[in-house]
Amino acid sequence: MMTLPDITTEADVALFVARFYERIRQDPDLGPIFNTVAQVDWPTHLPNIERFWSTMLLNTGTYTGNPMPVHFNLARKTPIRPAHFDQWLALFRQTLTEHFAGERTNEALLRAQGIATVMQGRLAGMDLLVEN
Ligand code: HEM
Repeated sequence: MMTLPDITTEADVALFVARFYERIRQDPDLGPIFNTVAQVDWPTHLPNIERFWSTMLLNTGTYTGNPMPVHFNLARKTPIRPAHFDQWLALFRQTLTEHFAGERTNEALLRAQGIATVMQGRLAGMDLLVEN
């Protein structure tokens, strides 16, 4: 049986971020939110997300933004549903567990889950989370 490595370097983060957003942009429901609604500039977005996850998992302190208002603004432009979060998390889990396993990999999954829960709670509190 092959043992997968844990996430240990910024190169590992860059790898899962690249693979994750390849899936996101091809997803029939999430892809258009990124490409059409937000018109994400991928060459800018990917390094920013790498800094976010490096800061979460490797304590690099390179991410200084705040993802919450970004998603509140997004939800004012297009309906965001719990199902979008479920799909986001499913793709995140698939990507991570395909390449990595271990303590930090589990931490990444827990952090993503936790942030998604907080984000949905705050969107719901502002009446910005549309029912499935
Ligand atoms: C329904 C689920 C989600 C959708 C549709 C979504 C969509 C987006 C989009 C479109 C952007 C880019 C906005 C822009 O550049 O104009 C963005 C940024 C970002 N997202 Fe999400 N997102 C989701 C969930 C999450 C979750 C669960 C996390 C964290 C675990 C997350 C972390 C981030 C971060 C860190 C940024 C960059 C914020 C910044 O510094 O500008 N997203 N998201």
